Amino acid sequence: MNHPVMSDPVMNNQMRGIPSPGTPAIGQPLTTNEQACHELSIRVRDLDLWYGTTQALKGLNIDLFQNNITALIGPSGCGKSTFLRCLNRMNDLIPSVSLSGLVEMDGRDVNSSKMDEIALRRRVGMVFQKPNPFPKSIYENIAYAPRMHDLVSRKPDQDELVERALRDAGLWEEVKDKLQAPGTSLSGGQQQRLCIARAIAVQPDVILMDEPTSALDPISTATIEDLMDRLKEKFTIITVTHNMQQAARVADYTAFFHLGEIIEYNDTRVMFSTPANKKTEDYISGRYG
Ligand SMILES: Nc1ncnc2c1ncn2[C@@H]1O[C@H](COP(=O)(O)OP(=O)(O)OP(=O)(O)O)[C@@H](O)[C@H]1O
Repeated sequence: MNHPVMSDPVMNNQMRGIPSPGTPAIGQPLTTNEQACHELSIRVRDLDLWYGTTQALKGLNIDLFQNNITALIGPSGCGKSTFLRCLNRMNDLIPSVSLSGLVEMDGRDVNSSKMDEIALRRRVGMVFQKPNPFPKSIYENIAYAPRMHDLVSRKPDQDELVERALRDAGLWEEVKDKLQAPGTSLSGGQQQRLCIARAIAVQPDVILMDEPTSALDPISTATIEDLMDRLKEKFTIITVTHNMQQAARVADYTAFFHLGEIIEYNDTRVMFSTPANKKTEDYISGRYG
């Protein structure tokens, strides 16, 4: 069951090309502005996860940085979605799951019994592959969760929050005259932006995206990619994608998963131009997966 991990995970990471916080990721000195963008958000150490007796994640060590987009890539079944769900404890909902190791957000162990799961999921929002608006109005899709979390109560505050979230998600101009229409009446791309607006309305720190554009046409995909690029100014984004061009376009960092392990993690430009591992090279060049 045990996966061998080196005694010093950071050293282990460096050997795999995994950048450490505050250190230049690609062998070039970072500017002051770049360093400001490389604050640690999530720290994962020696993470193992099992579904029953089947191990799905093996000795994962990774640092995820604030206000960056990190793409998780790798062949089907390699553990990307499982890993994503470790970051907001969505795996708790699956009875067969057991795990060991550390997932730390802003220095706090997310699996600690002291961690309030509801509060954690407010701080770590999630957007799924298939847009899944609530069967409610566009307005209520946004306002519902902030009300539940007591972030707003007065109607004018709700109105302001709804407008801000829809503006941030690039949807306001398209829906401002029909806020009471059902969320499900929007196009697929608009529904996905509504789901993003819903996620950001509770002011999370991190947004997890599980193949957010795989159900969308190329124009809606480009709109979401542009949106991700703007959203990273406010949020840390971790996204799963099977689309190598998308990872290359949007992600600051990319982690390549294979059979439950992180094989390589690096600055996206470096990984796509000079992958350190043959498996990474084969995968990103489309030779398998
Ligand atoms: N609820 C579950 N119960 C049992 N095994 C599961 C469950 N969910 C995932 N697995 C298994 O865990 C492994 C990792 O699955 P996961 O969905 O995380 O991979 P993935 O890389 O996201 O795949 P894909 O790219 O196809 O979405 C696979 O072998 C999968 O069959």
